[in-house]
Amino acid sequence: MSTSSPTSSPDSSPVAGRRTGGAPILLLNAQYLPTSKDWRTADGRADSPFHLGTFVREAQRAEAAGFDALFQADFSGVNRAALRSGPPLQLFESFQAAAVIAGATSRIKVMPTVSTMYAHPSAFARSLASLDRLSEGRAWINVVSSFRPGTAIGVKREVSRSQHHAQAEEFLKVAKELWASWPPEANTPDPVTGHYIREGLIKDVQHQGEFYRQSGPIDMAPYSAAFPFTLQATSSLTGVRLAARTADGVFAGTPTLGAAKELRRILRREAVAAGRPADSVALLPGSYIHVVGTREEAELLLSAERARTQVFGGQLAVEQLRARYPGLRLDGVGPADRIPADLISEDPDKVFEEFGSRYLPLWDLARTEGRKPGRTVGEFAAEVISLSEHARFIGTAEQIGDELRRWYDEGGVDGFQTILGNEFEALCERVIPRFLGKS
Ligand SMILES: Cc1cc2nc3c(=O)[nH]c(=O)nc-3n(C[C@H](O)[C@H](O)[C@H](O)COP(=O)(O)O)c2cc1C
Repeated sequence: MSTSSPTSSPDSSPVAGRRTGGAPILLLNAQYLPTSKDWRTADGRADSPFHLGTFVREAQRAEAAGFDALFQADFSGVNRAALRSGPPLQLFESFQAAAVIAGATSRIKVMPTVSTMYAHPSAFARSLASLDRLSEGRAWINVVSSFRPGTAIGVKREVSRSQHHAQAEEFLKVAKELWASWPPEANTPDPVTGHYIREGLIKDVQHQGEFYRQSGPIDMAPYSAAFPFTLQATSSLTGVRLAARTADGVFAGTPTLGAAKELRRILRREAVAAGRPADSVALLPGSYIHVVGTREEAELLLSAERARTQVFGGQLAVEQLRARYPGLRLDGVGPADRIPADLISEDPDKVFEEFGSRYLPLWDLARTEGRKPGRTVGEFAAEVISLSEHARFIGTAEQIGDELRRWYDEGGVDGFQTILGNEFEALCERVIPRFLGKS
């Protein structure tokens, strides 16, 4: 392999690269998880999730289907409750798995996850630079600030939740400066002078910040001039503002199209406020895909779900609604009552600012379902409780492909992060080609 790498250009941002002739961004990121195939079946068990070959094969499948990236979430500490019901979600350290997958594919981007709470920017920058070089410029990165406390992984001094965005911003600043400290031009061997590396082009990074101190350059040459496509997982206004300043994409949970449209509008507004083009940051909501064989099967599943929801729509649902969403105005209201007019603000900006994106689907349902004549609080509660964190698409491959397309065409999303769900094969071989208009 040569030491050289592509040089920087104004259009080298990964999002710009995805746009053709001014067309909108379209990004499709896939996640393959052990739970993507039902391990209770012999077929599912045969695909042992502990086997890297399973992931490699699915990455090749995703690449052939036209996915842009294969991403791998990562969590700090162990979720014991999840371990009691199925295979662990984490089987490989995500950078190592990404490197092996990169070696078995040729086009798809590989996207591991880094926690800005528990990683260090210089160690992170060298891992990412190494992955970028191993994959010849196919490293992308998913940035999280972690759900679980760091004590689970041995961190003594915890950064408070209120500071985690500030820490993430400084973390990315240092990592990006390190990335730029070793430009591709430095990797031009010159037999005349006898210098393999133009050491003088490698600049020291001097950083004294609130969370990190750095002196000196990155210790490994990145392959690409531009810092890799950066996805940030967030649900809050502070997080969206951070992404608008520092990221290329946002991974969020928006289970309804109305909620996705509002979050995308806010993200675009924040990008402009940060001095960037509105479409410089893509909204990629999580989506669970459940493919069934026929339209009748899909209708049966959906009506069984509706029936379950209606049975459930009593006091229990209202109590759960109160517990999960304490910001709703539900004082003195019972399941048979009409939905209060002041249940939630009618202004989605206010809702997002105060409560984050978790409440946007409630705002959406309150203004659509909640306005239907005779609707009760119990019915509304059951409907909200049955939503997942991420959008769920149930149907035949064609129905799902068309519905994903509708979300995209109506301006709710710039693409998807497909997560969990069964039938990865059907997703890759039938849903995505339909979505992309290839079948
Ligand atoms: C859609 C989504 C996906 C996330 N994925 C992860 C993950 O894989 N690992 C992790 O440790 N934290 C994950 N997080 C947690 C976030 O990184 C962050 O710590 C949390 O959302 C709180 O920040 P916020 O106020 O900006 O939402 C995720 C959050 C969201 C909203």
